[in-house]
Amino acid sequence: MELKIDHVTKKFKDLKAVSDASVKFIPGLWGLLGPNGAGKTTLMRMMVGNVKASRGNIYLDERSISQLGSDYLDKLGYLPQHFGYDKNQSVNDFLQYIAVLKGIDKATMNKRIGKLLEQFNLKDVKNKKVDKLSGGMKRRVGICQAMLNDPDILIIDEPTAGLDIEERRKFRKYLTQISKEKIVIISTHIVSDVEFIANYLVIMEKGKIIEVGKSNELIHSIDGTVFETIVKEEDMNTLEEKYNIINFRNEEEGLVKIRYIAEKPLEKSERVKPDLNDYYLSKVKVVK
Ligand SMILES: Nc1ncnc2c1ncn2[C@@H]1O[C@H](COP(=O)(O)OP(=O)(O)OP(=O)(O)O)[C@@H](O)[C@H]1O
Repeated sequence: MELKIDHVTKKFKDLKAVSDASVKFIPGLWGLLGPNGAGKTTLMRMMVGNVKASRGNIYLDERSISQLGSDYLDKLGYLPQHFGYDKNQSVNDFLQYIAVLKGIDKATMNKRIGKLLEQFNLKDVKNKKVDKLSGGMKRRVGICQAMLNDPDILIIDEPTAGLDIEERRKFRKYLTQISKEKIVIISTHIVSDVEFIANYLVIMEKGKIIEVGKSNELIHSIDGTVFETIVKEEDMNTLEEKYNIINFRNEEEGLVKIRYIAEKPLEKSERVKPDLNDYYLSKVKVVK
């Protein structure tokens, strides 16, 4: 299975929200990373057919998704940043309602809902109103609705917005479980959401895709350029002009430990193993 984004552009009046984007998505977990406004949501909305590209095309196994129409939608699950539900709907009623919209027959629907409630640990709250659930539970209900048709392609926008650290951990666990043999694409601007779980990364900035590849290979590509050292606090401004400083920690009086990216290190620096945060900040322009 291959979902190909082929030179896709989306213009809103004079603004190019997505500009000439090309990626070939294959099964695995993909992290779509980029700062706010980079064009992630717009790209995803084109991939789920909610927004029409101004230029370019999207293909599933060489067939255009607009030609495939409902055959494509049958294979697709989508969790937008905010999903709509009726305030009075219980978890079970909501999932049944979505299943009907997706054209799933009753017997299959009941089986799937039962399985998903079990998998996402929502059995005990199935009769509770969605509106009354915690943020984390709501996101899990959101993922269940996207999974009802057992999709081959799952697209999730900002899955962990507003969730606490334990809910984020659970979410990563669920995503890893379901990403086998599926194309799962998660958009986020929070590096730690995808740091460990993503097999592949797409990095966007100002509407453009600036990097695509296997996460470990991309991170590896900056080996030998990340360093840590201790500097004087008073030198920080000058250093920031010259170096891409990724992290800071106060040490004893007047000193700061920094983690930075450079071709040639400062004196007395220790070379460290790069992580996704280093990689991301080495590619996306840092606002100082
Ligand atoms: N319907 C629209 N009409 C006009 N401009 C839009 C529309 N949708 C998005 N944009 C603009 O396109 C750009 C990209 O927005 P988009 O929401 O795709 O980015 P994003 O990377 O998903 O950001 P965020 O993480 O903040 O959601 C932004 O400048 C946004 O204001």
